[in-house]
Amino acid sequence: MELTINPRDTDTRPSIVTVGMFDGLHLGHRFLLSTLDDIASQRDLRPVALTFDRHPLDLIDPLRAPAMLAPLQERLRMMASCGATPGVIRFDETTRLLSASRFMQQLRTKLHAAVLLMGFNHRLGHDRLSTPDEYRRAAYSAGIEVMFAPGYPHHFGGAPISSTAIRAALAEGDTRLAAEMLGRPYTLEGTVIGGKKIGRTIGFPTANISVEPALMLIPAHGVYAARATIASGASYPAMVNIGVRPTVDLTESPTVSVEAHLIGYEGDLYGSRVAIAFVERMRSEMRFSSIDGLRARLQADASAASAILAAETYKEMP
Ligand SMILES: Cc1cc2nc3c(=O)[nH]c(=O)nc-3n(C[C@H](O)[C@H](O)[C@H](O)COP(=O)(O)O)c2cc1C
Ligand SMILES: Nc1ncnc2c1ncn2[C@@H]1O[C@H](COP(=O)(O)OP(=O)(O)OP(=O)(O)O)[C@@H](O)[C@H]1O
Repeated sequence: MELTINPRDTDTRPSIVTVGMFDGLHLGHRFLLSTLDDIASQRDLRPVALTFDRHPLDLIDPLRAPAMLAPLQERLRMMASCGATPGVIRFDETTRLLSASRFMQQLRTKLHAAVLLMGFNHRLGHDRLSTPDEYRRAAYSAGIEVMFAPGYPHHFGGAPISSTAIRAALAEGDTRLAAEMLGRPYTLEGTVIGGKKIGRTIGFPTANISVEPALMLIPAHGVYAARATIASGASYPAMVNIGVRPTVDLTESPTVSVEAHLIGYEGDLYGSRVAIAFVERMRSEMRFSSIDGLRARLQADASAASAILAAETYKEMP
């Protein structure tokens, strides 16, 4: 199993390790990492959190692999900000075929692991163990201890927070619910690319964003109030359209675009990076019978977005 950890991290203590995809690093994941940090302090262990370089389904059944909530580098940054030493396991055939016990042995050899901390619903290993006792036995044979963390106590819609639930909320355009579970607004980043340049002629220039990495989840089509942060670090209220722009794009299979009008910004953004933090879905995308109709609607959207964003206490998370 190939495992990479920051070589500049020189902590040589035995470690307590937790493993998972940690996509989006939602509040449930943060709760698990705070448990990891607490036990590490109590027992003088090095807290290590391991993620995978790709979603396991991307190898096992690519058509069922989900779109992602955060790029790998961002996941690692957030894991570190929660106090853990982050690391990456390459999810390949070798990793996929490891039994729980062999996996734990690898953690012991590679990270000097004394404890494996398992999340409340975590499964690990090709042998698909399910009960705590089965994991305890596997850990015993690997020469480490296994501990079980509680779930995050706050549920949404009766179910625990999960990356799956957040993906479902975003697929419905419910960016408010997604933000509650993430503890911050869902954010997409990308480079501004050229568009048809119609926007500026109707008073609403838009930054067309090429989302990177491409495997990121694009929320439901529609018009959103959002906050846009540009490369200088300045942040603007914005309205964002996700969709196929039926009024102006009459091609047979139009591509989906993500385009933002930054309210109050004047300047050129071509080629630069923009991050869009989604706050609220305001309406569906519509076909207007004229460009004048579209312009009038965009004016109303700008007022609605400004009002929503003025009432918003914008949350940032490390
Ligand atoms: C907030 C916002 C809402 C939009 N709503 C719609 C819409 O409902 N229907 C539509 O066809 N296009 C919509 N658009 C896309 C516009 O048609 C597009 O921004 C405009 O034609 C400029 O395109 P350009 O960037 O290629 O110049 C919207 C754009 C923005 C920024
Ligand atoms: N709500 C939660 N409370 C506490 N721990 C959680 C919660 N959700 C996930 N975890 C733990 O975080 C670790 C990483 O889990 P994983 O990345 O599979 O999260 P997930 O949100 O359940 O993802 P998915 O929805 O894709 O199954 C696991 O140990 C898991 O048990």
